Amino acid sequence: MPMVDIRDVRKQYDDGFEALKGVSLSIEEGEILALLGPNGAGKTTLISAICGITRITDGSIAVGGHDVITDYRAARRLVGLVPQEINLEPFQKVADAVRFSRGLFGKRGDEALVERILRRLTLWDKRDSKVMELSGGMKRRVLIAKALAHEPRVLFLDEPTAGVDVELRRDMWETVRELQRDGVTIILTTHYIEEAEAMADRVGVINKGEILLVEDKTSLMARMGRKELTIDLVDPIDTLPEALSDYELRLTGDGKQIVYSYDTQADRTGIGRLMGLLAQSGCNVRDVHTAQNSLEDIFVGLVADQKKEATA
Ligand SMILES: Nc1ncnc2c1ncn2[C@@H]1O[C@H](COP(=O)(O)OP(=O)(O)OP(=O)(O)O)[C@@H](O)[C@H]1O
Repeated sequence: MPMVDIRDVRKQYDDGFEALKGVSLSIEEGEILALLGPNGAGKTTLISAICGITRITDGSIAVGGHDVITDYRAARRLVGLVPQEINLEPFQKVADAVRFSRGLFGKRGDEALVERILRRLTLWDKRDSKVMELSGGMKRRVLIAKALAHEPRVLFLDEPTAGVDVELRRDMWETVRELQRDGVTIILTTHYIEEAEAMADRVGVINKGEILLVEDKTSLMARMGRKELTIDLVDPIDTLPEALSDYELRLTGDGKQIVYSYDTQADRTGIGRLMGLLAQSGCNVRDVHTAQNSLEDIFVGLVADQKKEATA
């Protein structure tokens, strides 16, 4: 049974705007899924729907087998939500904030658990500090601590590192991975492709209320990943040698660079033969280098294709 099961979910806001247009997605226990999408894609709407905060117009969502509408309380207990915006009580002490969140779920106080959570998030030393005395990065960690207070099985992180500096972002990634090791299923939304690349087991791309793709990150990168081999020549050439006509090549850098884009999954890349043919054609090679296209290239390409289709 998937931990989160989303089927044909539609959400139309009161003003008639359709923010989710038939989204289906299954999330397995213990995985980290990153939902990528541009502004307004529907990420927050989808998370709110799973947490039962936004009521869906059509379709169904179950968490741990509990329907989020008909079995709301059971579903909600399994879910921890770390919101995009920092919504903390400035005068509250860190440990009290965590205790309070636990209480909201009707769970009995558990000081050992509060200590474990605060230590896990490196907030233990700050347990008696007021929230307002903390840095932005610490406040974000308090949000995570609060979301974990009732021991959820699924944690939603809505843009967990928006506006957080690079170093803190990396700390946050490590924290999230540790939570995964504890067995928590994690769904995060992000604008930062790098974040998805660094953390996710699977990547979902959402745009204009539709899921464009959900795939294992490694296989996605292997399937869609292409590599480019750039060959720097000693002397510039005007046109590509005839002998290379069966290769898809580009001549750039004022005739001093040949670029060969190839599929990393192909049985043969043809690089050895290409280099041989170049030498036979009298082109002296100064240097070669390769570059792998990134998840970012893949993502930008997908969203652009959808735009093209919409206007076609
Ligand atoms: N209460 C609402 N009433 C009407 N439209 C809304 C409402 N909330 C969100 N929307 C619209 O639904 C769309 C999806 O919004 P959502 O916040 O889910 O996007 P998002 O992917 O989380 O974006 P971002 O990355 O900017 O946070 C947007 O076009 C937004 O304007």
